[in-house]
Amino acid sequence: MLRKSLSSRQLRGGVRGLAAGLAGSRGDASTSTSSSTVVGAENQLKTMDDLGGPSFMATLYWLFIKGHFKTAHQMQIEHMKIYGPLWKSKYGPLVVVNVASADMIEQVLRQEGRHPVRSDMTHWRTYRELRNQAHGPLTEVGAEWQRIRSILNPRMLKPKHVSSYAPAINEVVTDFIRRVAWLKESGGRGVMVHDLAGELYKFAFEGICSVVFEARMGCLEAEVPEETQKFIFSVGEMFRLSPVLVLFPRSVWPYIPFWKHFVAAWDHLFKVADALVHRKMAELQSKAQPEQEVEGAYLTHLLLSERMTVAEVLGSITELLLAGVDTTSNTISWALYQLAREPAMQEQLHREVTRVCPGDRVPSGDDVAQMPYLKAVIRETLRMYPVVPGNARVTVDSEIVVGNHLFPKKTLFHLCHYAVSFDEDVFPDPHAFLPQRWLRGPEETSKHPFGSVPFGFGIRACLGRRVAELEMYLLLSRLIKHYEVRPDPAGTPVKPITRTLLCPETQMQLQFLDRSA
Ligand code: HEM
Repeated sequence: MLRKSLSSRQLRGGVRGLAAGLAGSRGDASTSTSSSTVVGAENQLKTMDDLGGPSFMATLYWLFIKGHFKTAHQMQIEHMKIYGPLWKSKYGPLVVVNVASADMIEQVLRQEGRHPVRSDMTHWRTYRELRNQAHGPLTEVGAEWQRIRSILNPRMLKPKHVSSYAPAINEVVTDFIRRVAWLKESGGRGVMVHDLAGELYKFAFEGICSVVFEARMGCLEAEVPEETQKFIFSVGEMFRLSPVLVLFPRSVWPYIPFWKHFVAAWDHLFKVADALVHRKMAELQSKAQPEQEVEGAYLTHLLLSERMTVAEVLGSITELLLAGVDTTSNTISWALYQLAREPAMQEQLHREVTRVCPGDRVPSGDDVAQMPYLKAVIRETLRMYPVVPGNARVTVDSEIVVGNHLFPKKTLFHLCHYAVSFDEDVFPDPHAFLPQRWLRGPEETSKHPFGSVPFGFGIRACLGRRVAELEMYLLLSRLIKHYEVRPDPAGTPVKPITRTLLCPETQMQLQFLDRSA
């Protein structure tokens, strides 16, 4: 189909994509294009109808007969082999355009408008409408989303604020190290920690609560409070049911049991967050002084600044807890799992940590900034195990050009980050865990900036990135300083599965050997 009028931004994106698509290689952001090339390129633009891809029945076959429901990340790679880097899939009423090339992911992300939308999140939003709850940064859209982010961003993303959370996180790390010792002694014959991912989940929950609420939740004590256990269960249920619900049209949700379980899970998540917000409000009221400075934990700041209503604070805090636990804990689990299999890397990391923090010194935010190998280990973990293996984007504002296709407004894209992370043209030897890929130096190879974007890109990128990194750096550096980590000699390899996020399929158990012993 021939398009007559495209904006210059679309044409730039489109021509770059065309050049990259036709040459089968990386585009160059600085490529300038003459108008005759533009007209030539414009003539070649295809539409969504021209895209190949599986039908709804074929998708169901792939998901439920071939078993890719749990390995949707792997399905990205399989489909890419069949259809190339751009194809469309049908999920019930949804048509999704899959994008599995670093160039084309860049094109989609660079053409996003002022208010990017990940997906319409109908199932999450419907719950909020049902219960009259406010939206948070994950579910809000448009100018309202921008307003919320402008309030939430500074204390989550500005380095000086984020570093100030290090002491609180370090307290949680100290408790986790103590818990590892207790777990080994109480049920691990002196060495083994069973269900490491579950334990790290408790760490991450405790960690994010200590940052956001300046409160401890007791997750790392011998008896985890019942409410917290139920919260953990509800998060799991909500993520398990989300991809099932989207297979059904919204009109049938009230009649299916999945929806009732989904609502019950959200009810519990909001209940826990509500209790935390009200506890903090009571605390603030008891010591409130007029004209006092806005200081304290994240929630204190949000409540005292009065830029959001209490309902809005609740909506945002719930979504922060939700987004900030599995993501961080799964990443640390995979990092430890890989390091346990790579003693030389573990030793290199141990040397770095003891050099920067000799003796009993506990690392600060500034110290971890001096540990490039630590950062490289986490970075490589996020490449091999992108906890968000596929990320959605809807084009709201305008039509966009990707590759040699023109897509209408409201096209739902699925950015296949997992497939691109294993593209050997982007990352040579992609199945090898190689932290050195991310170290600066003479051997550094150039990498496509959109080959691995684990925290997303642009103004809608992860809100908790800096806090998550700080948590992961502090925990990993201190664990490796304290323990030598080894695989379970009787264990089998643990594979990733997709439960909205990339998670370990089976329980992970590792040996933790005390270095001082
Ligand atoms: C290893 C840890 C984490 C990873 C890999 C991760 C990754 C991501 C990704 C890929 C997105 C989507 C970005 C996009 O669409 O461009 C996202 C969004 C988000 N993340 Fe994270 N995240 C992590 C930890 C956290 C933490 C600790 C928090 C909370 C403190 C958090 C809060 C959020 C929120 C609220 C959003 C939605 C932002 C919006 O739509 O405006 N994340 N994250």
